[in-house]
Amino acid sequence: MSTPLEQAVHEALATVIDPELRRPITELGMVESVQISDGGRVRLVVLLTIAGCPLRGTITADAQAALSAVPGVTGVDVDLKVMTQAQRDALKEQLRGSGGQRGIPFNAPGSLTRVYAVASGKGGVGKSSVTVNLACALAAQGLRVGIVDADVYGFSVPALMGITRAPTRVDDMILPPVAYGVKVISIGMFVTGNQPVAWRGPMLHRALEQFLTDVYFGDLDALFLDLPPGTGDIAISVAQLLPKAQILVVTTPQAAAADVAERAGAIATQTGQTVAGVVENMSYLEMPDGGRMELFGSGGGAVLAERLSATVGEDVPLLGQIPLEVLLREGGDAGVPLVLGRPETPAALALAGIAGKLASVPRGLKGMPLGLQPR
Ligand SMILES: Nc1ncnc2c1ncn2[C@@H]1O[C@H](COP(=O)(O)OP(=O)(O)OP(=O)(O)O)[C@@H](O)[C@H]1O
Repeated sequence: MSTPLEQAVHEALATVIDPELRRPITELGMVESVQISDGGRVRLVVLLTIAGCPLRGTITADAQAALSAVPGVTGVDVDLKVMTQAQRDALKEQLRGSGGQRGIPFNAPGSLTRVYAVASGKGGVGKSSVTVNLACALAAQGLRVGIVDADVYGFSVPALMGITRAPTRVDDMILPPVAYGVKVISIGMFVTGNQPVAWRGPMLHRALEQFLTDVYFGDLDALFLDLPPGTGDIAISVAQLLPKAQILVVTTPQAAAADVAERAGAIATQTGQTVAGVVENMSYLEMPDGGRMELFGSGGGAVLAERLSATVGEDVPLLGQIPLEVLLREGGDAGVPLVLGRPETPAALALAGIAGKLASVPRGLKGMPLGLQPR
């Protein structure tokens, strides 16, 4: 029988969340022991997944704070140790599921994660900015969200999310850094400095496959893949590796941009994927007098949605139009996405509206086997 104090201490510990795995440390086998002295001093031994875990300071501080708040606790000592190989193996099995079978979890028959491959025809239309803002808007609503920055030649997601930390490796399992509640993995985290990546098709395919297999995302509601512009190797790889991924096409209102973007969306007809919708970015600039200056013309998003609907034979909606906004660019430079930093701006409201439309679709059963057996 545990005393009320012991019970309160255990309840407090269950609120300490591992920053990378996003689960209580008590569920992850990370609490080796808890001792409470007669005077109410708590001695906690935490097992880290790896030596030199970059988040040991956060875990220690969070445990200190949670335990210190328990009435009757007079002091807290946190000791850190490292898991043995057997403990690590048990943790990996717990996270990945038993059976040791490795694969892309988002393709598992029971996976309800909605996967969005964010594509554009041309570069620089705001695909990465849209990706991070949509992901953060959904995470702010309480959804579990991940981003794979698959834009191998122009990876920019870590900077847009203010992430400078490398992922943690637990043997062959990669734990993605988390920013604003979003788990992020990028090719940019595996190259040193600002070196250009000059990989060819098969290597890109392998890198993406490894991201999707080895990175532990846990159960996500939504996964965004920020694709390189165009209809290149990665788009084909995504279709092969994640056949359930829906394509989200970002374009500007310019007719020429919409033409190129149509090719990025129309790839769905060859790969059997669906197109979730079109996002028009840089739609207009709001002038001080309240007027709108259409810097890049108008109507490109609507035309593209219409044409894609005809091409893929399914209704492809125009999900929203995002105005030009200096603060969006500044937020990107500062690593604070606009929807979080300046949610009241028209561009942030447009992005939040698009996220709301994505969130309102029930967790995807589309493409899932129904599990029907012939009688
Ligand atoms: N609505 C907007 N208002 C103002 N600036 C924007 C807007 N959308 C994007 N930008 C800016 O435009 C530039 C390009 O955006 P971003 O990097 O998101 O595009 P991209 O399509 O992902 O580019 P690429 O795929 O070529 O890397 C960035 O400097 C970004 O801050």
